Amino acid sequence: MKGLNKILVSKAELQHRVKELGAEISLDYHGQELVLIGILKGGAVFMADLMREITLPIGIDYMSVSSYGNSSTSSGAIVIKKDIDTDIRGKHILIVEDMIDTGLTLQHLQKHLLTRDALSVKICTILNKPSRRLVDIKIDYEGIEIPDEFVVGYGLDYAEQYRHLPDVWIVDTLELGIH
Ligand SMILES: O=P(O)(O)OC[C@H]1O[C@H](OP(=O)(O)OP(=O)(O)O)[C@H](O)[C@@H]1O
Ligand code: HPA
Repeated sequence: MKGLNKILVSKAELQHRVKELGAEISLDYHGQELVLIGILKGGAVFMADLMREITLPIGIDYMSVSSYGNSSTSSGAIVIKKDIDTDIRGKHILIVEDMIDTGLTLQHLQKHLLTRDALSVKICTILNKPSRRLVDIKIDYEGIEIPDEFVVGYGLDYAEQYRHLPDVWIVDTLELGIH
């Protein structure tokens, strides 16, 4: 496909890491009430794979939040485009994301969910780009650390394309004319 010349993380590597994360989460939350919240749209692919590797009874739900605009947006400001239906009071929440980049989305979302009286709100991401971080957030379950490259596939898009690709590809930003 145009602009996609190199696989950064293969389907096999993703599957292997998702299995490991599922096992770790199943151990950590044994005997507790856990709800996974997948963040649309990108997180949907990882969410579907991860939930099937968790061997506990769990609840699932989805949220969609707007991008934060720019980094000077006042703290706590996220716009919820689609909210969860689940009452999360007294429950352990695990946010499931495809990518943590600046960290702003997750920082805002985590704070927001804590105001709804969840017992705990932890973060799980399949891809982490720490070199781009603007805020200090704790990632409780990290899949694979990647370098500062724009990537697509496994839920991640460029202009709403390529989310369906089973591998994670590096985008040749020059070839696609991205600045
Ligand atoms: O750490 P950050 O810099 O905040 O970036 C990470 C966010 O950006 C991506 O979502 P996006 O806003 O592109 O929405 P999408 O999943 O619908 O593509 C990704 O899925 C995270 O939610
Ligand atoms: O590398 C990326 N690809 C797609 N969407 C993203 N959102 C943050 N980083 C990325």
